Amino acid sequence: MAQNHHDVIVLGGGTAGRLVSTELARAGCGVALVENVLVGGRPPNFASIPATSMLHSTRRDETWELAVARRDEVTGNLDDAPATARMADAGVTVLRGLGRISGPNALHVGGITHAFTDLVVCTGSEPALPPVDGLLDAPVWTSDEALLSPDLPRRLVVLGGDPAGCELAQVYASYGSQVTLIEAARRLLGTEAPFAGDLLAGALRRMGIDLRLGVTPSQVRRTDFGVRMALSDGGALDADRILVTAGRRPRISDLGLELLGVAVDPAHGLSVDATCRVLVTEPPARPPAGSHEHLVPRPRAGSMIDAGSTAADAGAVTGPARGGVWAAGDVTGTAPSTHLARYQARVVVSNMLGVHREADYRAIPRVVHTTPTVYAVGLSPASAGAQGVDLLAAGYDLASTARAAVEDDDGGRVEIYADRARGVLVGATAVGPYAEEWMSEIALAIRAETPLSVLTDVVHAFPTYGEAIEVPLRELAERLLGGDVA
Ligand SMILES: Cc1cc2nc3c(=O)[nH]c(=O)nc-3n(C[C@H](O)[C@H](O)[C@H](O)COP(=O)(O)OP(=O)(O)OC[C@H]3O[C@@H](n4cnc5c(N)ncnc54)[C@H](O)[C@@H]3O)c2cc1C
Ligand SMILES: NC(=O)c1ccc[n+]([C@@H]2O[C@H](COP(=O)([O-])OP(=O)(O)OC[C@H]3O[C@@H](n4cnc5c(N)ncnc54)[C@H](O)[C@@H]3O)[C@@H](O)[C@H]2O)c1
Repeated sequence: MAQNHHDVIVLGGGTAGRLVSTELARAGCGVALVENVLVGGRPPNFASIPATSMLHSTRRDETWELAVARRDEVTGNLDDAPATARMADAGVTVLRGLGRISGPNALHVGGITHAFTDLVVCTGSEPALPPVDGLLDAPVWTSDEALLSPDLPRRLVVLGGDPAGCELAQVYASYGSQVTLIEAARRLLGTEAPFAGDLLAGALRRMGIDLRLGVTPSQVRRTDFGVRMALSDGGALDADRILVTAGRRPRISDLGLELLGVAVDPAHGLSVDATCRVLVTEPPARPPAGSHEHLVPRPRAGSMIDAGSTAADAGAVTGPARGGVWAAGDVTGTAPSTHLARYQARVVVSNMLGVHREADYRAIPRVVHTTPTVYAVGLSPASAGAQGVDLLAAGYDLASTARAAVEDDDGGRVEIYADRARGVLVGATAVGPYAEEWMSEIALAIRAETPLSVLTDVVHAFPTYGEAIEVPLRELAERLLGGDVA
């Protein structure tokens, strides 16, 4: 047995990497996890958890100091010792350092070469800074710094009006920063249904955020008092700091993936098949001689590692897939989110343990945790158009629900989309309180292709926002099924 040989090396210890390593180690595989920053990765430290903590604090009217203290408490002050200890308890060997593939079955980390039979790439994504003259020399934050800062800038320019920009603009404006948000598209959340971006824009404007839509920065210059930004519409802005939330790209450069025959295109991420196995452009070299004694163990039939998988989405036990390259999470460039990273991680684990499972991306939620919350799932009107799907849409204003009257909240709307040709739901968008909770029913309906006749027969508790979907569902059913509606 080669020294430092592992059945599986997982490169990147964030959301996806942690789940893959733990589950495979629990199933009896020899697993090494390579992480160069913090075990746990982005969500608990620099993304969803601190962001939603700060947003939650704004809703409770907490002071900035209390919000920062609460944020730092929920992130554990960036101490990953507890997470690392849990990995060790599960039997995972944690290797600290920047990992780089050094041969067909070899990875170099911390001055030592480790051999593997399978490699799982879970390296996440990194901020993409737009090519603006002078931006790199300016006082710039990415979302990382914005979610670590103990200080409140007086004047903040947020560059990019999608989830990260909208959430962080709301956080900083709530605590008194003078925020200007610049977005190249003519709407916020430009890939979602237009009403979502419009309702959110209204809410952000009402709290004093200066929205500049359809505008890009043309030049940035440091000044004695901070930074001056020239805009494509001829205007100019002065600020203390620029927060760049203009997109992220899969982290696949400089990993040595070419040595495995894998095409590296940072704009698109790693191409994976439905089992989350990375596609290779040329046959990868064979595993080193002798490595077959380290095969990933075959699970007992029915001993599925994923409590959430079902007979419908998990196939027969086919024997372990071995000697492969796999990927999960942002690195695949598919709908980046924590829940998608976890889902792909489970798909990888199933297939590596010999239980065939294919990922289904039809009903992956997309949420912006602002007030109001924006929830979208499945196809948006724009993505349906791009795919040539003829959508039938029906909507309802939340103001017409009894719950809105009770909560004294008159904003918000839900729209539900059916595929006219197939007569099933394929997407939905909702803006309003707790939409990320009560819209899960629609995610299930899309994923399961639940017949509209069943959906219109579901009873919702009164008074809830969830009732809002009843009218549009009935409208879609009437238009698609005629009189045959519950
Ligand atoms: C501001 C912000 C807010 C967000 N909020 C939400 C939200 O509310 N809900 C949601 O679902 N998603 C949210 N996301 C997205 C979410 O954070 C990501 O989709 C998720 O973290 C992806 O998980 P991952 O495992 O692919 O990557 P990560 O969690 O980023 O983990 C990748 C890990 O790999 C490590 N790594 C990379 N290269 C190497 C290497 N060569 N060697 C060793 N280690 C390496 C990194 O250090 C990192 O720890 C947010 C993102 C941002 C930026
Ligand atoms: N709640 C969540 O789930 C959540 C929150 C934050 C981030 N994220 C994820 O993190 C990733 C990054 O989010 P993001 O919002 O930074 O990126 P994004 O790619 O979703 O959006 C970037 C935005 O910046 C704009 N932009 C780009 N260049 C510009 C320029 N030069 N001038 C003006 N506008 C410009 C784009 O038009 C776009 O609207 C995404 O995958 C997102 O889904 C998720």
